[in-house]
Amino acid sequence: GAGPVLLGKAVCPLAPTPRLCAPSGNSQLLVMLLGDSGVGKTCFLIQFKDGAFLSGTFIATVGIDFRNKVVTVDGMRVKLQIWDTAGQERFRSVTHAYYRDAQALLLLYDITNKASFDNIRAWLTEIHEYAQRDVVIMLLGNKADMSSERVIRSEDGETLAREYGVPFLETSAKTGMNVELAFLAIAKELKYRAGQSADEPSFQIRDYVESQKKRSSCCSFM
Ligand SMILES: Nc1nc2c(ncn2[C@@H]2O[C@H](COP(=O)(O)OP(=O)(O)OP(=O)(O)O)[C@@H](O)[C@H]2O)c(=O)[nH]1
Repeated sequence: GAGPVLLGKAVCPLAPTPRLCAPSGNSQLLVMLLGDSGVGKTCFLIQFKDGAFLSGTFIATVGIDFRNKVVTVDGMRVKLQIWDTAGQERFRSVTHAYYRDAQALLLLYDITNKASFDNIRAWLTEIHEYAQRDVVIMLLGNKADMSSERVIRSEDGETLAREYGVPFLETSAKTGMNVELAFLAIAKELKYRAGQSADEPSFQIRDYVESQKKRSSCCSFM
């Protein structure tokens, strides 16, 4: 086995301020999780990394934390470094500093929390201000397992995502629904961008996500 394929830029996660490292062959894809406090970013990352869901007490993330995971994309190993940011307003200035190094951003809201959905536009404004122009963005409506408490319809998420031209998925950090797919789609998109060859059929992340996603089984009346 070949080691992970390196697509992104090398970053120094432990540097006092975020910055790029000297090229070292140690690069990886940097993905950030963004969204209001309590939408489930930490649980989403733990579900992806460990296949586990920590229910019960909610411990807000302080500042920023990260985990690595290697995924296989079309037979190629791709190393993801995933940054879990604090959703609370008072940590924003810390997390802004990291946006520019991210190749991809997963932007989460909670389908049972209208404010978290309404704030997505503000998040996208921040992203356009601080992130790289070509950053891959995906909108995720999390907690899709909580059907009886749903206040945001799937169509509302789809409409907003279409308006901004980003792919959309409903997910559950509890059941694992579409969690891996979100990361795989990002890895595929970045691999495609890094290694386009003339004869490779063009990869469309939105088509890929649409063809692979699982829908929450409930709520056809909504
Ligand atoms: N039912 C259900 N509960 C979830 C899901 N994801 C997260 N939760 C719960 O929602 C609460 C908040 O989850 P966190 O992952 O800590 O939220 P966060 O977005 O990381 O919050 P900050 O760190 O403050 O930004 C916890 O009590 C979780 O158990 C989900 O998909 N389904």
